[in-house]
Amino acid sequence: MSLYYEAAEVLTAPANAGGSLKSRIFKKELKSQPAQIYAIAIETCKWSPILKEVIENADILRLERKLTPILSLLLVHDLLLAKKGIALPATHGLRTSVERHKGRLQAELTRARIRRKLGTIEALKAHVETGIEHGADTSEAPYPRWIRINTLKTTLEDQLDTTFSGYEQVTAIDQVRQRGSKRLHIDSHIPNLIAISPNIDLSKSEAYKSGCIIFQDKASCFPAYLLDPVPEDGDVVDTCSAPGNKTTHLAAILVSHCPEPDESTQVIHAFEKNKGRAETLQKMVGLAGSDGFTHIHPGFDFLKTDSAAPSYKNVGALLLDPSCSGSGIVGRDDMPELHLPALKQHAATISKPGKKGTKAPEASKPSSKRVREEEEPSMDIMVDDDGVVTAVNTDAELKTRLEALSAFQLELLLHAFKYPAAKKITYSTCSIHAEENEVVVMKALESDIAKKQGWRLLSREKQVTGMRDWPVRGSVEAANGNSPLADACIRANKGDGNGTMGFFVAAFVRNGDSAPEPQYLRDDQGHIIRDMMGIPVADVPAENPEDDQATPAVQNTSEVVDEWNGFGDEEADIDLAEPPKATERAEPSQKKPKLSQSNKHAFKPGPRKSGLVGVQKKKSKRSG
Ligand SMILES: C[S@@+](CC[C@H](N)C(=O)[O-])C[C@H]1O[C@@H](n2cnc3c(N)ncnc32)[C@H](O)[C@@H]1O
Repeated sequence: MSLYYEAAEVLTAPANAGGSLKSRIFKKELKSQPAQIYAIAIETCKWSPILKEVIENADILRLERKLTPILSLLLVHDLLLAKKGIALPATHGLRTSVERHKGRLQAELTRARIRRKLGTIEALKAHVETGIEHGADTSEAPYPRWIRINTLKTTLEDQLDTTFSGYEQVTAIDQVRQRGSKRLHIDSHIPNLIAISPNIDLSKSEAYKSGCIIFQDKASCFPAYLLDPVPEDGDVVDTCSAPGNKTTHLAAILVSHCPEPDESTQVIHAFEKNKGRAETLQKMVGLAGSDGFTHIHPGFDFLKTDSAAPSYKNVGALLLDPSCSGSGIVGRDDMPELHLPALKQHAATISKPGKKGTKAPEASKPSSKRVREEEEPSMDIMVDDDGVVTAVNTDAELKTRLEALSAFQLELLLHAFKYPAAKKITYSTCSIHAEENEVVVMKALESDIAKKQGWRLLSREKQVTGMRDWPVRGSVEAANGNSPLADACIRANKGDGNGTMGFFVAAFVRNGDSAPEPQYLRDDQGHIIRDMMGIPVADVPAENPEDDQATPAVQNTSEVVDEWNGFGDEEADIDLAEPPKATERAEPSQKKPKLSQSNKHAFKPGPRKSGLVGVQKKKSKRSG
């Protein structure tokens, strides 16, 4: 594999693979010199806003169909800016595909310089070095670095006393979002999560290397926290696990809920279809200290799992975080910003996903053709969270891509519904598109299997404290005006001041058995039938009142109800048919969910014993 292919692979690796550009290159097995790859990757990123303009205006992506956007950037960079030109034999196909446009490309580079009112190429180089071409890099409030304290190995208290001892603790997230500061903020929604100032690199710290701290965006912590696996849930499935941030978070929460971790038989089944990514998962799980009770299924497609198999008969909770468009991912400071070119006719509106759109360079005098093109709907290049790059040049293409993703996500969710002992499932994406979020949730609720097995959405008031208090909710518009449904959905928006990536999560619940759960009478369209007062009519056979399962099916321990607090409760049943009237909504839960032990510890760290000792015991017993 050539230098350029390897550099392209590193630059388009999934953002959630984590780590800086350097660490990604140096921990990878590469044929080319890592330093050489780093140099070309970093320089190309630096120049990418200008090279994008040059490549788009020279229109070489249309002329050279085999050239991908990322390869074109790397090659054009070397052709125009590297002392020795393109590092490939003169007859190499990649080299010739770019070199034959040299004159045009050079002319476009000159135009780009003149548009910036810069007299020489040296002045242009100095301009690029300032970084002002990268909008996000110069922002006054860059993204904080979110760090999850891995309670399988340490406690928040210990980390505050050691790794973060020199940090100034601040109460508002905005206060850490300042370059050059050394501040720390303890998150108020997710237990054991902190944010520190950007630019602080902890990747060489002992705490990171030993798995005591894990770099994980706040929003990415929502699913495991919302799922909140308790001992009564039995085994847990992480359906799409690599690289494993949510798997290890699940493990930490699961252990924190165990009164006697060393006696627990609960396991986590972690599925990962991609064998290469499963290796990363394996490493993460080992480093986090949860390998003793995490059963990894490498290269295993969750869709092919037999939910009725005896090994899954105790699975009570599933976390589903499938591949998605990745449109919520934020370009992190530790990975340089990259502006990918696209086909010329769409150039004016293309921006990198996860970034604010870069302003298109002003064209000299737009022709009427150009004006028409600029009026076309916004275009994008999608780099999904598996690193798959898809050029989306029209609204129709975007729609098709989202439909395909949405269908795949729904299929996985409906498969998760099949697990016979499952009582709760979280569904999440790092996408901003309703098609992958609220739309999937609504389709899942409308499915036959959901109706048959009584799956419904966990309403906001039943959610674990931090998620109930989190203010950013689903889109009412995307939920067809159904406010309670939208309110049950949780979103995080990049760039809204909360310092998170774009994210979506919703939780499904049902009673603890797979028998069809009578709920409300429905009409032919599946809409809930209401009485004259607007109250849903319970689907209860009058002659067999003892069979009435519409009454909340209280679990055998109050703990479960307190923690999850929503089984069989009609208030947790989100009506898809129409937004409930105000009187229906004005019946909040009588019982507020209690903070779990671990949650209490999170905000007020408890004795060291609760985090460390129990887990070590548990691990040694299970791996024994
Ligand atoms: C969004 S990523 C998961 C991120 C992970 N939950 C985390 O927090 O670290 C989606 C992962 O699902 C895997 N995947 C996609 N389809 C799958 C399937 N049918 N079965 C199992 N894994 C799948 C992909 O290879 C990818 O690694």
